[in-house]
Amino acid sequence: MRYAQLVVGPAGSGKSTYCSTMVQHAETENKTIHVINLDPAAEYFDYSPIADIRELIHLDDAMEDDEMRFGPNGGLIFCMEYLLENIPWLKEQIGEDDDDYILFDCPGQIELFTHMDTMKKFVEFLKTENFMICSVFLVDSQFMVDGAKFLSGTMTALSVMINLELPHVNLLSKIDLISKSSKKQIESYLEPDPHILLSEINTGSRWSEKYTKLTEALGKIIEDFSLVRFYPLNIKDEENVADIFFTINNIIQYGEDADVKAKDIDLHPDEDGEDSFG
Ligand SMILES: Nc1nc2c(ncn2[C@@H]2O[C@H](COP(=O)(O)OP(=O)(O)OP(=O)(O)O)[C@@H](O)[C@H]2O)c(=O)[nH]1
Repeated sequence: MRYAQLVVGPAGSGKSTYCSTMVQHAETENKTIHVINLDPAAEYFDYSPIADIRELIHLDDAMEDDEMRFGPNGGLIFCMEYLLENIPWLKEQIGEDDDDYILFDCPGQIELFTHMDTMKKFVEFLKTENFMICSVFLVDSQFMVDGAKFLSGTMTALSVMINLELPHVNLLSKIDLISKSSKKQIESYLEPDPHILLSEINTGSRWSEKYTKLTEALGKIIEDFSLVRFYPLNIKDEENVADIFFTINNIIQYGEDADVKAKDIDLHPDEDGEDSFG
């Protein structure tokens, strides 16, 4: 068996930073995890990938081709389809070692994950290669400090989850960058009471009044079926990173021979009165 995280999320949400944080953290636990860059437009990351899609195709190749003349979005989709057509290349890069653990740092174009089947086909490939996979969806917490934006981020997370059909973890990234009051606001949305969120969305504009029932219905579906849950990610808090690593490893059954105890990430204030954001 092999293990993988498919690291997805909008552009700039912190996917590459998450990958290098996880690699460094795993080292502290004497575990080795690898990263593969799947973003053909990536400019910078500070991990050493074991494979890089840019060696197969770069976004510029698709955009500068006289026949294709793709724009950035079409070009990116073309690159991902090109990867699927050349999957033996990736197969060779991945090798066949049992027990390997790989993070796939994906491009930030979210439609690849919400409603196109390109990445789903990629997931099918990984399954045939004996990978246990968890999708990890990152969303920048700075864009979640508002009821309407939080609901929108939640719906995107849900679309990714439904489209990929994988065990799934949502992370609120860059928690270290938001103020205490913003943290409190986000924490209130994480409470199991949809009315806190809905009351905020439903005040103000005429538009929100008109669509109150729709918003309420969306909020209730998510809440009633416990469909989407977010974990705060603070890369500066080693304990928080360890908790997330542990939780995902449990999901993909990595290290199941070890003494794996059920443990979850604390989303509520502990005895010391510290909040979950560290
Ligand atoms: N302070 C802080 N900065 C972060 C964090 N995560 C990412 N960043 C910064 O945010 C920017 C974007 O981060 P990336 O990791 O490149 O994001 P990405 O999702 O891989 O971006 P794309 O490749 O464009 O899709 C970089 O300048 C990072 O240094 C975080 O948790 N805390």
